Amino acid sequence: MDERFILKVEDLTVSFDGFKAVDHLSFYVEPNECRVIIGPNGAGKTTVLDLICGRTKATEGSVVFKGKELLAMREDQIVHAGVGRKFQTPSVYEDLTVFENLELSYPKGHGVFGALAFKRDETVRARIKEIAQTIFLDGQLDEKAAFLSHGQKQWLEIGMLLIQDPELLMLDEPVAGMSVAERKKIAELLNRIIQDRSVIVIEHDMGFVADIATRVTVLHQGKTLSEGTMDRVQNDPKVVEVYLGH
Ligand SMILES: Nc1ncnc2c1ncn2[C@@H]1O[C@H](COP(=O)(O)OP(=O)(O)OP(=O)(O)O)[C@@H](O)[C@H]1O
Repeated sequence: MDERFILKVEDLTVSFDGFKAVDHLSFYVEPNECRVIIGPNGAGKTTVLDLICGRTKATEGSVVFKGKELLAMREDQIVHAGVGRKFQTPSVYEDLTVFENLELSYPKGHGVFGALAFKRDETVRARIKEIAQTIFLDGQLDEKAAFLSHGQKQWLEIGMLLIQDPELLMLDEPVAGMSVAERKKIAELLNRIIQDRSVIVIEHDMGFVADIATRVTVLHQGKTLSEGTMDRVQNDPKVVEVYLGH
């Protein structure tokens, strides 16, 4: 296994009735990297995440995560392998508290009884508190999710993924509909969580991209138009022409 990359996407292609939404796309993500995918509407960004997490089946190519071919795996096996995915709309349980939402997402153990179960409860509680702190909700553990702001619900959903400790976390437009203050906190959160994992984010807000990106991949018609640091892609004439210039 090539240790330099946690994720290797090669020649990834999906064709919907002959239309290639993703067209022989290759990119490589390093450990502790925050890769941001930008590009015009319809460029194929969401489809790339759908392919990596197994929701959409690829027509061709390969997606290797920590040496394992994901394209041969089912969605649940991909989650189990350590890939977490957050969709655009938050899907927290409104009637449950922040604590209960996090508890439900804690990975299930097998065959734990008596004293062992008690020990597990303690471990789970400690982990929930730790995650709640990371997502700025340690003061709201007993609050029903229904009473959280839209931004706080998004943080909670990220927490529900983090508690499973994925080595790759994928987020689709995580700051859509958030206040400026909430955006800043998400940037802080992402910069903190890449200490232990890699993240792929789809984003339109260029100010936010600048705050979080290790590298940026610009997609256009299912292919890479440009790739590199934020500075490099921002000054790439091809990117200005098809995307940033609008
Ligand atoms: N299941 C599908 N069947 C047919 N066409 C699809 C399917 N999924 C996506 N597409 C098409 O593939 C193209 C890429 O869509 P995708 O949602 O990945 O783009 P995007 O870059 O995420 O755009 P946006 O910024 O608008 O979310 C679009 O033309 C879309 O209509």
